[in-house]
Amino acid sequence: MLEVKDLHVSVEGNEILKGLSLTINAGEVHAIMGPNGSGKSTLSAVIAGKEEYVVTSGSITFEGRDIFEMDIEERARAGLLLGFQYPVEIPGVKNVYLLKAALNAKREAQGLGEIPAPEFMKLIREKIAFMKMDSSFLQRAVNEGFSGGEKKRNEILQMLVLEPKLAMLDEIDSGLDIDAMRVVSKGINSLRGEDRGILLVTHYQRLLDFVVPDHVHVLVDGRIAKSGDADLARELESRGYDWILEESAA
Ligand SMILES: Nc1ncnc2c1ncn2[C@@H]1O[C@H](COP(=O)(O)OP(=O)(O)OP(=O)(O)O)[C@@H](O)[C@H]1O
Repeated sequence: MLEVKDLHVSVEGNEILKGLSLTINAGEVHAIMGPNGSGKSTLSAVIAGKEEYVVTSGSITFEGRDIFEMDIEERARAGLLLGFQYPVEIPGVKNVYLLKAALNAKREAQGLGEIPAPEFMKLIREKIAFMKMDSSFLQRAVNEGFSGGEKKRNEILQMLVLEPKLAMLDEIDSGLDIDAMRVVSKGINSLRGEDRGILLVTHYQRLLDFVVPDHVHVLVDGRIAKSGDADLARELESRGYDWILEESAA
């Protein structure tokens, strides 16, 4: 589904990703962990198409298509969706309208017509209940005045409505209370499926107790220094990153 090969990326003249390769197949959940500043968010931002990053070499293909030939909207329409690390506020735009507009844009790309209003409301009510959110969220401006945990639930709500092929979630677990962590994890698990890939950027093992990844990668200084399964995340929790830094320096 997604193939990243020997990717080099710079921001403002500094090289941040230094030869990163990663393959995500449909049906897999990948977790990216690693020390602060190692390039985790840069990777998901480059895949999603954020513009401040300069790709100096390497390639990324999504379902066989070169994504560097697709702008940010085309990537979203193709099914690549990045939740925001700090979900943005859009004053004056109601959540419900944004969700509907985004869903209709996706349907249009699939050659489908606009979703009929009653069908949309039924869908949204079902997803809101699943995420244990209050329906008043729909009438509020996007993320305006939402608590940190509410923004994260909203991010998952968007994913549940839009059903991307590749869902990328950056630090979805930061700032969640225990109950919200369970609800958000339940939402992510419900996205799992044989047609969908999920990329989770996280600092903590805790999320991965609820959403057990198929693959865990440790990003160090712009490269994947080690990959493993869910046990690797548990090992990192107890041992930290020093041993990996030492291994990759050797
Ligand atoms: N827009 C930008 N302008 C300047 N430097 C940037 C920009 N984006 C990222 N960087 C730099 O790139 C490096 C990698 O950042 P990135 O956010 O990808 O790391 P991270 O692994 O996600 O870190 P964290 O764990 O702290 O979230 C950092 O040194 C950061 O300062």
